[in-house]
Amino acid sequence: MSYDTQPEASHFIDGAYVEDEAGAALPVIYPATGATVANLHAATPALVDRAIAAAKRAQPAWAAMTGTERGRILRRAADIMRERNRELSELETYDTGKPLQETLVADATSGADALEYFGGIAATLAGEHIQLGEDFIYTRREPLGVTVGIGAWNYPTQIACWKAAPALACGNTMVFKPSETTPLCALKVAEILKEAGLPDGVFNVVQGYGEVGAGLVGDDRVSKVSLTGSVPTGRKVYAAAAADMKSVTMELGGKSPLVIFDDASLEDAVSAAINANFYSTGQVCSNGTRVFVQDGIRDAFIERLSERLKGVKMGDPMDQSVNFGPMVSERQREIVEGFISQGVAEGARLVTGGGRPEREGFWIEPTVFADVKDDMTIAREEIFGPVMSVFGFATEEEALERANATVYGLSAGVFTRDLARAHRFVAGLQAGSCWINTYNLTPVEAPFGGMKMSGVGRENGQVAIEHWSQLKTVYVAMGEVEAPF
Ligand SMILES: NC(=O)C1=CN([C@@H]2O[C@H](COP(=O)(O)OP(=O)(O)OC[C@H]3O[C@@H](n4cnc5c(N)ncnc54)[C@H](O)[C@@H]3O)[C@@H](O)[C@H]2O)C=CC1
Repeated sequence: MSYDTQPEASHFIDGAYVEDEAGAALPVIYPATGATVANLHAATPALVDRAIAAAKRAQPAWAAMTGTERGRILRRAADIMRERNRELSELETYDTGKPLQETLVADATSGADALEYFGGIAATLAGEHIQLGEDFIYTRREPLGVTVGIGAWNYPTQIACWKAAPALACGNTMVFKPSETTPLCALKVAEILKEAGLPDGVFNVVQGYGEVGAGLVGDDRVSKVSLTGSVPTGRKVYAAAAADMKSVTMELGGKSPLVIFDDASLEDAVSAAINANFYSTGQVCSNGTRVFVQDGIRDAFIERLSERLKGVKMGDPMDQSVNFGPMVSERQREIVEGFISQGVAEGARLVTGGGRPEREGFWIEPTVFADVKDDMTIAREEIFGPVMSVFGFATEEEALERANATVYGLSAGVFTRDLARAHRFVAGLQAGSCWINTYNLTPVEAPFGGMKMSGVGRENGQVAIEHWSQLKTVYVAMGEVEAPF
């Protein structure tokens, strides 16, 4: 271990680390070994109150700064984050178990991108002017106030930044609750923002389990909640937010299709299927876990995929040649193993994997099922692990109908050299993010979010500003006021 993974304290409130040992124990387990690398505490109701009060106090002055001033702080934070990428990536690896090979390029770097991007946009926030004869109307883009971010465990740094950057750019303050499974990295984001000049109270981190999240969502000082999590949690959070008419962004789960036509580049399609199922050990919401391969190339696809899977290297995630890590927790491994057993029991053909490698920690082999039928459990439910299901199909119409036959609508991909077909197919897909001849690329410039049960609202891209601000319309009369009597 190159440095201490135990943070100074569990929470970061009003610009400082805060501890309250009365909160429930929250141990941090390194998934690659099962060792405890830090011991934290969940926030008590008193601490939750303190964090929201700090955010409330800080918000007017933060909103009163110009966008250029706010943006400068966010962009400075992006620079610090990039300078410390290695340290932050190692911490992310301890938090999640993801191999350093991945965390070096996909976590703090993506967080820094969001801080830089929204830091730049902050200075451009503006309303519009509408002339109506002599009278006119102007709109003001105003912040929502105190906002809450709640994170999942797969991309702790990225999720914290994807929420905080646009929220803060718009003049909101935030209380962020990381997943209880991965509490470490958001504290570093808070530290870096402070170092970059963020006023105290603008970004706060409180730790805790679901009830701490529920406490934040239910607080009447909070005006917006952005959740990254599962659909069942999304239902609860959305309902609780609705009670007080709070705005929400819901980034939830998926069961996304990746459709590969006969004319696709086989090698590229196999690469994309690997990225869409085994990156981050399959713990990615937008993963293309239903891989539909047209009948003419299905055998060749499975053969080449099986060969390529020999390139999987498990081991110490800090070894940069390791390209496949453990599951985030023992519990998540058990959930995934349960799905694999069901796949076998329901008659899917296990092509490769399915077992537990002989090593300490929460490892599971990359797993491929073929001959999967649409009504099998593994074809319908989000697994959130390294399990790919391969389906056959004959025609474009059939593929589109089956691709859309899910309650989810987060993402989808299509591989074909026929670009007219690609665009036609994408137009018919019910998914928030679609890729043509690639998969799972999510640059900060691209709006990201789900259709159907996969979510509400969008993160990233310029459109995110609309989800972190509200419009005020001002009508200005230049003449006399007419009245009927
Ligand atoms: N669409 C997207 O952008 C992404 C979605 N996900 C989804 O996240 C899920 C995996 O993450 P998990 O952490 O297991 O999800 P989860 O739904 O169990 O937890 C998410 C967060 O919500 C909190 N929470 C739980 N109950 C709550 C309540 N009643 N009120 C407020 N907060 C509550 C948890 O403590 C955690 O911080 C998967 O379904 C995955 O698809 C993950 C990454 C990205």
